[in-house]
Amino acid sequence: MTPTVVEVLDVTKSYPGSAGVRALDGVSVGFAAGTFCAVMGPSGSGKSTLLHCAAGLDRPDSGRVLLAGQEISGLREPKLTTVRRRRVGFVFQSYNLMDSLSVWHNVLLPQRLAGVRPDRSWAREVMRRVGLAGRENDRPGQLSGGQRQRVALARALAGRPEVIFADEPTGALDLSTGREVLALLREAVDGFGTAVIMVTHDPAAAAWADRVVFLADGRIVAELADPTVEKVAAQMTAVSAR
Ligand SMILES: Nc1ncnc2c1ncn2[C@@H]1O[C@H](COP(=O)(O)OP(=O)(O)OP(=O)(O)O)[C@@H](O)[C@H]1O
Repeated sequence: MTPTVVEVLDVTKSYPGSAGVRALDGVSVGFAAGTFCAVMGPSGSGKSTLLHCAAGLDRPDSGRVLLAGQEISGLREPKLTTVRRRRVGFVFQSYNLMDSLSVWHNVLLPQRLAGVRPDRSWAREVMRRVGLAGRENDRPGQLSGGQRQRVALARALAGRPEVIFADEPTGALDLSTGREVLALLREAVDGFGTAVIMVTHDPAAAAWADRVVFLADGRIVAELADPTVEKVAAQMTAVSAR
């Protein structure tokens, strides 16, 4: 059996002022190491909240989160930040790059912040794999959206994380550039053995995953193994009609 890299156990989360509405309402889900899982669901169903709780960016009100076997739900800052920086990579829709730093320094930044000596030869290899060799000295502002997302992916991979969390990574990209980024996420899984957990609205993006979990009203309501665009779209229609 494949080991689990992230285990979410009976997690509940509400936001202040939400009048008792739970963004997550007793969610339990495990994510297998070295696999690609997409998280889908209607707007407001809790996808980003799940991703943030699973990644240690946000704290559940109750329940537990285990990251690579370590319980992170009880950890306080700055310990939580250390675990995150050492074991997790992030890719966001808005890239979240530092414009004042070169591409190379952006890629190495999480390791520097984690107090780890950057593995430069691995970082160079990652830059090559994402198609950015030779762009090390550029500033993010000089790059296209697709190239910026490649930098974000290189930054995520440079620390050899067990898992990459991706929140709408293709949301700001055109179709073919988005496909290139999805292919790279797929390669991170198949080539490097990294797990990817990706929130998306797009059935075509979800179809790159090995598995799709569907949220509605803060609960997991369905899941699909070996998804196709058609199966994902049909399941999304069913979930949205609930
Ligand atoms: N910071 C916040 N403060 C208050 N309520 C929030 C906050 N973040 C999310 N919520 C609420 O929690 C619920 C779940 O939100 P979440 O962003 O996790 O859903 P989502 O499925 O990612 O939505 P979308 O697809 O629109 O991004 C929604 O009702 C949302 O309004």
